[in-house]
Amino acid sequence: MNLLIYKTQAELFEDLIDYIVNIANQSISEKGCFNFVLTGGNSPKALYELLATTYKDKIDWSKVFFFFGDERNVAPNHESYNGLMAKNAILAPLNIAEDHIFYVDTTLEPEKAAIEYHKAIVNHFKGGDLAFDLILLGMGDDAHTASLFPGTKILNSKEVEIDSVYVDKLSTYRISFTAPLINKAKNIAFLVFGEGKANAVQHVIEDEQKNTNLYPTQLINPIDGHVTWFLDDAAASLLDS
Ligand SMILES: O=C1O[C@H](COP(=O)(O)O)[C@@H](O)[C@H](O)[C@H]1O
Repeated sequence: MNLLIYKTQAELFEDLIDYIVNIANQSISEKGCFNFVLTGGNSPKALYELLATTYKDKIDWSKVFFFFGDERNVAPNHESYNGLMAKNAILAPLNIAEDHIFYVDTTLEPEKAAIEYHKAIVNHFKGGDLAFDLILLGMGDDAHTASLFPGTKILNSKEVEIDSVYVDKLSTYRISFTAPLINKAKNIAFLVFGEGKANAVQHVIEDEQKNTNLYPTQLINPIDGHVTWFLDDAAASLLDS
């Protein structure tokens, strides 16, 4: 695990963008494309906007395929739909072709949406190993990542798949990559900033005795890949230094 801690969000974003650009260009030169899984929530919006403006010439975007590690069970035009945030912040500004974007179809029932999303991904990988080049993840104050929330059934999944999950505390369904699918990635990057995340960061990174039911992000441990944490000082403030 690689732990990177920055004084400011600006420095964090600059380094994270460098990291994304390097992995993207390496993947494109090795196999002609870059399979990039986006995270939702609020934290990545400014990052996506920077990628689509200041840094837009650093990657050949026509060779990038975009996916979502999780989705909220709301209509695609709802302000909470992760795909809409990404569409506005990065996908539309870069004119990404529709057939390079894998949205979760939330017009379907959650279980069906998960099955269809899984099928689309298996199809994209032509039946091969579902190993994404880069999965970008956030983490909530409650240590959830993607839509792997504390105390939910999906945490027990041993399947490399997309699943639907009912999140009691939100009274809603989510559609999410399972931990085994995330752990197949070649690279995983956590983007986490702000004081509100400090307690979760400390438990996820430093607890010797894991409690994945309470801190689901502890499930993330790539099989062959690399995991890098991009934190600001506030999010890292409770870590032993
Ligand atoms: O609900 C979600 O929350 C997490 C964390 O989001 P943030 O707003 O605290 O940055 C996010 O990673 C996930 O994709 C999203 O659906």
